[in-house]
Amino acid sequence: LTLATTIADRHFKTCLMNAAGVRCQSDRDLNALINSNAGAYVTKSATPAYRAGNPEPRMKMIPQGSFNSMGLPNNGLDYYLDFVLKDQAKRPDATNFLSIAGTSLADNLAMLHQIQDSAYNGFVELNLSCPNVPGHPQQGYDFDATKETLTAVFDFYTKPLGVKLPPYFDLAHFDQIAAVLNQFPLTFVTTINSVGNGLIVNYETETVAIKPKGGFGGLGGASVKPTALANVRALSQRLNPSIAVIGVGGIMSGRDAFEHILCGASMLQIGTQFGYEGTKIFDRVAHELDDIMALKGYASLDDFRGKLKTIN
Ligand SMILES: O=C(O)c1[nH]c(=O)[nH]c(=O)c1Cl
Repeated sequence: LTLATTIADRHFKTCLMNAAGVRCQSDRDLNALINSNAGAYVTKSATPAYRAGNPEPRMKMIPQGSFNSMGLPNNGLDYYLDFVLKDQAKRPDATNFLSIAGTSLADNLAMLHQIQDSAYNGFVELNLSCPNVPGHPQQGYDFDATKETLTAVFDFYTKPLGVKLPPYFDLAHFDQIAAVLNQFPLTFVTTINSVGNGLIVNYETETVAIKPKGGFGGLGGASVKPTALANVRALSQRLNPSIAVIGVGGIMSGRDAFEHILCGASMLQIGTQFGYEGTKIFDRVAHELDDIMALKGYASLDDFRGKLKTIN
């Protein structure tokens, strides 16, 4: 059975990869991903320059999953662009993802000009949904700003690009964001980012769990799977077929992977659980998904992608 998948004209040997931000900040992290059975990797969202991020403690693993207000700590675009260019030279047939998250339109455009003018020919994941930069709302919730950004980007950027979206919780918002995205030659959308600005309380000490933003942070893991599946399904139903949907949110097993594909996902990103398990998760989840497909009589992902049935 094959877990292979294709986005645009790029072929991936398996549909499992990491989610941006998890174990992908250093070249040591990224080389571990290269040496794993992940079908691709995505780098930690980059800003133009090195960024220390929010004060610690800024991340907690909780029973329901993960909770973070990292604040975009990263080594700067040059570091990640250098890494992917070196990797591309070594493995020209592999397609990977470079994530960027400028804190202004100017920063995003400057980074994209630098990437456009470089020899990089992989995918860019433009992060419109970081919930943890104090004073900066998640751009994906501002439909006009999103349209303005994509208009400026596609004025010059010609390489394959997708956007990382925040979770939406209203059918009208699915309609509105899809109406904006369908105006642009996007290669993919990645949905969902963490569920923003939750609050974890320490009952014993009567204190918040993390330091930044008075304790508010993004939720990931098992508790967000229903929201993730809804966003994968709703966007798959609304976006032009030329825009692939990459599903992320609550994937811990082959079953979760199967459900994301059934809702329309072409590629799957694993964040929280990858943080727990490390790269062996790509073997475990692939094995479990393969077993499920064998049980159900599916030979490839195309046999069941997007085929979730409603009750008539
Ligand atoms: O605080 C972060 O670095 C962060 N944390 C998230 O949960 N999603 C993001 O997109 C980012 Cl950029």
